[in-house]
Amino acid sequence: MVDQPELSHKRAYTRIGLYRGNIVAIKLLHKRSIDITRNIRKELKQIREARHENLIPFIGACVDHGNLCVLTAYCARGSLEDVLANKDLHLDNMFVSSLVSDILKGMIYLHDSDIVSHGNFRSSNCLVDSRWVLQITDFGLHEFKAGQEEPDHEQKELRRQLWRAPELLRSPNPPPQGTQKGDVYSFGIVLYEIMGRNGPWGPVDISHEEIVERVRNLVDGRIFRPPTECLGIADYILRCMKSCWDEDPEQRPDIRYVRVKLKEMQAGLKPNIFDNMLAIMEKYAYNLEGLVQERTNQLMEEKKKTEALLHRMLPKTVAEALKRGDPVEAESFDCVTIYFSDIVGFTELSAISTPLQVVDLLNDLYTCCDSIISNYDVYKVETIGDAYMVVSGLPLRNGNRHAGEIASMALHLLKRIKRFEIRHQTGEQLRLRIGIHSGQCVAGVVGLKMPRYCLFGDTVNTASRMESSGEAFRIHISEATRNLLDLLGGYYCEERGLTPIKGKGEMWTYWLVGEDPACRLARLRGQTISSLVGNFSSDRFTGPETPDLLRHPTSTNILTTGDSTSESKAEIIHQLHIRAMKSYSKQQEVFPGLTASSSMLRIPSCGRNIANNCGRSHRSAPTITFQESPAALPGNYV
Ligand SMILES: Nc1nc2c(ncn2[C@@H]2O[C@H](COP(=O)(O)OP(=O)(O)OP(=O)(O)O)[C@@H](O)[C@H]2O)c(=O)[nH]1
Ligand SMILES: [Mg+2]
Repeated sequence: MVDQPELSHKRAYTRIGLYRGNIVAIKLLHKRSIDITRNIRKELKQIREARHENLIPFIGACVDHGNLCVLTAYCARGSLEDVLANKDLHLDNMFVSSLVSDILKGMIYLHDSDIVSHGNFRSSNCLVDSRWVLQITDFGLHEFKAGQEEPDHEQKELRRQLWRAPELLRSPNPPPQGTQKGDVYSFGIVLYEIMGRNGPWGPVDISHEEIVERVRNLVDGRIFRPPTECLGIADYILRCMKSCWDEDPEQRPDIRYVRVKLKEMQAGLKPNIFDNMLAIMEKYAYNLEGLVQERTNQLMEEKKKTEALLHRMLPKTVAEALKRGDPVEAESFDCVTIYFSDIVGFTELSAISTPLQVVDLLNDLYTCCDSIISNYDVYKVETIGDAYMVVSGLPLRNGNRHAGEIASMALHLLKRIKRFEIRHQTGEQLRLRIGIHSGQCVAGVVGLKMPRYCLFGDTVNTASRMESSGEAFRIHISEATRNLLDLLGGYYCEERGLTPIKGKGEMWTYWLVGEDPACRLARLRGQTISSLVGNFSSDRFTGPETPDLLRHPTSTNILTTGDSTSESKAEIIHQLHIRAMKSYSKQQEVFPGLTASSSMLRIPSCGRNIANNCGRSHRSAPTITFQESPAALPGNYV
């Protein structure tokens, strides 16, 4: 055995040593030698046989002359007295009930064993191990320990008496092993200590001598016990405590019955503190998993929001490239169609409105426009005040379809804007002026801090000029766009003639006046099928018959190409097709101020277009033109 006095001073609560590789507690006996009598042998046998998880394991005893000591297992957390005195330690109900239950289990075992009773039961003789299991110590070996010359014996003895039952205090020759009823009394005091965490006698402001004296000799026939008023504990615990320290030993319950009385403390708890702690940790780990999941979801939500914001600022393909850290180089596009719109008289309207009313108006307007453009294969480039700029054909190329997508969108927007309500000026109409042009353009991301996807080239200027030289409630388009619409079919244009365009001289321009929505639907359907079977060709036009138009492409047709761009194109067209089908079905109603006919419409100035375009389409589909009123149109309708 190796003595470890230094260690004992640093962190152990008692003298400790190493025995066969284990830390053991060493209790020195203050006497020089011992005769190993029959009784002592009997005591040693009893204590060696006393094995219970709530009794300290006896390791051995040293009987060498001048070196008498008892070795027991070492409990890392010190005694219950130390634990209770540590105010940093919060002992919740689970801990308290577990400690109490451990004491009772140990005591029951002891009372049932040959040792019979403890005789010196107190909080310093309840040790707590590293796993928070309480183990009772300093029982038995009374003859072995007898005759010691303890330093400060009187002081120590006085302190021991604070837990001692009155009948034992009064006895001139109390048995060194005490009595079972005496142990129950001591348990009552320890229970008080646990509940109050203020020593064995709580806030009693008198000396230990006086306490012991008052317990020993009743004053005016009244018994003296620790004050219980300020404990604030459950009634059943208080009743049990009081019965344990009853003046009459016979009235005290035996230790088994005490356990029954305190059973309620154990409700819902596992038999020992370690299991309880494991249960808590499991619960905690489970909660933690939930918490991690919740936080991950929040993170994903935030990520989605950030991505949505990025996708609102930049085209999806560009945003994805930027996210991957790929360079986004400026790209030239052979042909795209650009839309500009502006509100005629917006400056005057702003002048008679408050800034907040203007903000509300623009917000309403753009919310409305944004919801419409989502039905088309277009990208909103920017809004500057009341100006709105949209493009189709980039960053994902879509053949010639861009002209049709912008034209259909423009007609849709115009129709909707005519019904738009200005919140602060009811009855007033927004006078939207639209210009469209198609041609070559370069697109790229500019800026690092607030990157923006911008378009460059003459096509942008011309499109803007188309808008500025147009008229309110009309869609002014260039010849280039008109030619593309001719190719696609289903769009009705009126010639405006030679129009002076600032910075460009005179240009042939047209008014886009209407469309046959079924043509776009047919186009989308044709292209959906082409793209899904891997034959995506934007220039190809398939014109199925009317009954097929409302048929959804069956999933059995789907054979993707494996190329992600083609797949995303296919997806876009597929979605557009679905939306167009829905809107086609809805368009059986006649819009106010618009002319609708279920038969073929003929507008003299665009008769050529109709003949050209609808020849490839289905003639039974309703045709809708967007004109102020039939009266405004020359010619006959059939
Ligand atoms: N950590 C630890 N501390 C112990 C152990 N045994 C005793 N102690 C500590 O040593 C202190 C003194 O113990 P003891 O020498 O038994 O003295 P006591 O318990 O106050 O008084 P008596 O038992 O009546 O002699 C206890 O209060 C504990 O803090 C042990 O096994 N482990
Ligand atoms: Mg002790």
